[in-house]
Amino acid sequence: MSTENHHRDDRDRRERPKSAAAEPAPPSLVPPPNALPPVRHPDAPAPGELLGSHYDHCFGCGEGQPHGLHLQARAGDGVTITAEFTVQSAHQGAPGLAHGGVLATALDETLGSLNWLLRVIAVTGRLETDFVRPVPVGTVLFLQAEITAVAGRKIYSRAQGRIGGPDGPVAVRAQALFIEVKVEHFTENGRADEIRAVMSDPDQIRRVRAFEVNP
Ligand SMILES: CCCCCCCCCC(=O)SCCNC(=O)CCNC(=O)[C@H](O)C(C)(C)COP(=O)(O)OP(=O)(O)OC[C@H]1O[C@@H](n2cnc3c(N)ncnc32)[C@H](O)[C@@H]1OP(=O)(O)O
Repeated sequence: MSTENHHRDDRDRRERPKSAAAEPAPPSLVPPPNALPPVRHPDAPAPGELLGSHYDHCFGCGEGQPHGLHLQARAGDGVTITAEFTVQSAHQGAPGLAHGGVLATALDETLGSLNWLLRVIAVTGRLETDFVRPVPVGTVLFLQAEITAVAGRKIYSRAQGRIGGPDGPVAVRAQALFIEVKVEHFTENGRADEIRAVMSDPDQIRRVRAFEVNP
């Protein structure tokens, strides 16, 4: 093999992404045949009730995050949530337009809030987002989300965000798979300072809601 070919092979090895066939197929967002409809917990907040922030420092809903989304979620009928979030200038990607990652965060937060209606602690395993329309700074994003099915620890959900009003055109959509976890997921993996601060909060409700634990 010539030196030139040898160098090209090296470069190819470095630059070529791993073959798609070598990666495992992405887990499906379609519920398996044995999935069940979600069951609203009897103590879930009543339809129309604001959920409030689960953790003051949460980027999605915390009051203590100056550049956070300050998303406000409200329980709906069944296992559904509505939420609103106003795109601020700190949320820009392109000039005057919302950053796609921020919009995905708003979807993630809304979808995550759904688990509170089941009183299950769960984390996002997979989030697939469609960006359908640009969302200018200053826009209120009206989000709606629902759990579609539950299979063991797997919770399947979907959400959409509309602009111009709750019945306006869809700007973003998502499908997600949340995985139920134990509280140790947070206590054993979170940074010790924050865990200690939460655990020593004298307010029991704030303590349990930081991890969304069924009180
Ligand atoms: C009012 C309340 C507001 C709350 C709002 C909060 C919103 C924000 C939510 C988040 O953003 S949470 C933060 C982002 N997520 C994470 O940091 C999760 C990081 N990932 C993990 O910790 C683990 O990968 C995870 C706990 C998700 C799974 O690990 P496990 O070891 O527990 O799962 P396991 O491997 O046993 O898999 C269990 C099942 O889930 C499936 N699974 C696991 N990870 C998956 C994945 N990533 N995608 C799809 N499916 C997945 C897996 O195939 C399997 O399916 P089967 O039961 O059918 O075999």
